[in-house]
Amino acid sequence: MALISFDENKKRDVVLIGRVTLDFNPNELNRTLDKVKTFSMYLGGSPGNMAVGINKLGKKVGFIGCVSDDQFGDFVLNYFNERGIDTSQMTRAKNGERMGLTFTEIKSPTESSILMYRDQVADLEIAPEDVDEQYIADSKILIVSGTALSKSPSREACLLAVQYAKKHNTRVIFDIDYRPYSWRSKKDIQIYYSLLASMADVIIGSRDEVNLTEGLDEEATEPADHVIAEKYIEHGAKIVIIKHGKKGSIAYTADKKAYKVESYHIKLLKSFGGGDAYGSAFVYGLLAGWTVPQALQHGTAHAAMVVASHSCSDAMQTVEQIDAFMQEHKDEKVITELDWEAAL
Ligand SMILES: Nc1ncnc2c1ncn2[C@@H]1O[C@H](COP(=O)(O)OP(=O)(O)OP(=O)(O)O)[C@@H](O)[C@H]1O
Ligand SMILES: O=C(O)C[C@@H](O)[C@H](O)C(=O)CO
Repeated sequence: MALISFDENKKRDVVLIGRVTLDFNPNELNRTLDKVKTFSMYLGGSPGNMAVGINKLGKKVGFIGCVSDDQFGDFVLNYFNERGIDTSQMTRAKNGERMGLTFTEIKSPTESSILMYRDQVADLEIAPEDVDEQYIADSKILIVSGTALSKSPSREACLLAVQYAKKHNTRVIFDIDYRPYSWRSKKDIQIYYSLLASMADVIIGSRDEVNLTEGLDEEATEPADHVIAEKYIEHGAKIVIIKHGKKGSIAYTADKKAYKVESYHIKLLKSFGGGDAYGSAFVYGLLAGWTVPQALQHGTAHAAMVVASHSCSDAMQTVEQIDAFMQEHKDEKVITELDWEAAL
């Protein structure tokens, strides 16, 4: 019996709500941003990347978002439309709001950072009026990306989308996704992240993002991963995934199983983008009715392929490409079932 079932009569697989922005990744690698001369432009934004990833894996995807009313907004809408990602729920900024820009810095394969320009950003202009109840009802999964909770009216749009999802048996996946830039305070983060976590069927986040959800500051003693997972499962979550960077991730399920997933060995190019690929392929596995370990392994393989690539969105893979990678790396045993209280 699958932990999470889907209404196969729904016409869309996934709808995401949140930001779609632009990435400018340096062409001159392994140096600080001030030493870079040229960039390659890609579609970006964690939810935007996930939409591309899930679509590339053959799923029907829609996006609720707001883009700038300029050529950058055109680029995003064209990119989605060319790939069959539904843009009927996308709006254009009305008061000159700009596309979010992310200048990534690849100082070394293991040291990356992202510089985000998010003043008057269009993606936070999504409003409750832009959220169509039937559109959510027609989707098997709603993916909410945490940064969309950082400001109104985007915050209220997300909360309304979740209300509609709960009303219409649409599963809610909360991708915690923390980007400091747009938040007023850590208290606000705790309030809205913990609220979303209490309503989600699946929660995916890095350990740092989970700590923010719990309101833990740097000095606080961190509760063990399983303690956090138990709390979210008590509130109704079926799967809780806590990511630990290149160490991999650990997943807990409502039927009291825990899985450790180690990273695949690859030639790392950049240390960001893995989470979006991981989430995309994991969601694909859930929709395919796979077991949680199978879906986790698929996500981990996809993540490895994307962190080995220059782009995030453009580097998303097909099912066949991920299968070929897993075949190539079949000697690497990445997944282990753990005792519930074991740590990564
Ligand atoms: N150096 C690496 N080698 C192989 N796989 C990696 C490496 N770093 C990360 N990954 C894979 O990517 C997954 C997600 O990475 P991470 O924990 O950094 O998530 P994240 O912070 O959400 O990523 P993102 O940069 O997309 O926000 C990891 O669980 C792992 O499977
Ligand atoms: O999430 C962001 O807004 C930044 C992304 O565009 C970038 O591709 C990245 O860091 C993916 O995790």
